[in-house]
Amino acid sequence: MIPLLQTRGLSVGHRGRPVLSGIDLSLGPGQVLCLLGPNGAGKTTLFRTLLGLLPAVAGDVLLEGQPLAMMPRSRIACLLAHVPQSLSTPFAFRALDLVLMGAAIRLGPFARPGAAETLRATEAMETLGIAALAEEEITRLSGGQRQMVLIARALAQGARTVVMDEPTASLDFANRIRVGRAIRDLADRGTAVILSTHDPDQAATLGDRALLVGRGQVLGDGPVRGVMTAERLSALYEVPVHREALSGGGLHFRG
Ligand SMILES: Nc1ncnc2c1ncn2[C@@H]1O[C@H](COP(=O)(O)OP(=O)(O)OP(=O)(O)O)[C@@H](O)[C@H]1O
Repeated sequence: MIPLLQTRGLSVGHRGRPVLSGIDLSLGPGQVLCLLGPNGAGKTTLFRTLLGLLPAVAGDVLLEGQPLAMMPRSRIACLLAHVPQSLSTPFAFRALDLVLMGAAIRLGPFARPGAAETLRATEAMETLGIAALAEEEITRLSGGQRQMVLIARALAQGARTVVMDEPTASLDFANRIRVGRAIRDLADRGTAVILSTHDPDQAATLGDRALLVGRGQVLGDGPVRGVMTAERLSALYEVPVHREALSGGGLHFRG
């Protein structure tokens, strides 16, 4: 089966200078890959490269088997959705309008979204349990509500791969749980998700796989349990890290 997202010998960086090299990823339907690494390790740089916003310093990114570098943006948008860390817009769109932007991604530049797109947008909001927010202005929503709207936009976009940059960074406990559930829901529908997080417990809860990056290279890549060892996380963050097995089967990491 062709992976939804694949990188081969990828090196990412700025103005031709690599910050992170040796990235060989392969992500299939329904898999959640959590990217972990200290500040400045190159996580955002990697995401910007996967989104086609920065050229690779070396190597390739393939979306559904096709080289990203050869694709027009309109094609990339059909295959890959982005949930940014936060949304900063001065425009008081309705939440539904923002989700409609995802649903309308396949329309031509001057076409207006019609009944089919509105239905897709509404269904995405219902799926995530936020239909009641449809008429609200996004500038008035809380950070957690806005994050759910951005995930609904990704769902309505219908892309089979979603990239999420620290999707729960500024959220309270309840919203972290809601967003976590939404991410697992997306995966259960066959979407491949790659997300960055600074919380090893969250990576162990949400991820099928983990990618550890630091000091310019990949320090671990594979199933969460095998990769997220106390030794590797201690080396990654350069502080002693202890790993505990929880009774329900989960993992907890502490300093
Ligand atoms: N526009 C840029 N031009 C040049 N260098 C940059 C640029 N943006 C980031 N960098 C550098 O690239 C390196 C990686 O930065 P990046 O933002 O990808 O790290 P990160 O892992 O996302 O960090 P954090 O966890 O703090 O968000 C850093 O050394 C940073 O200073």
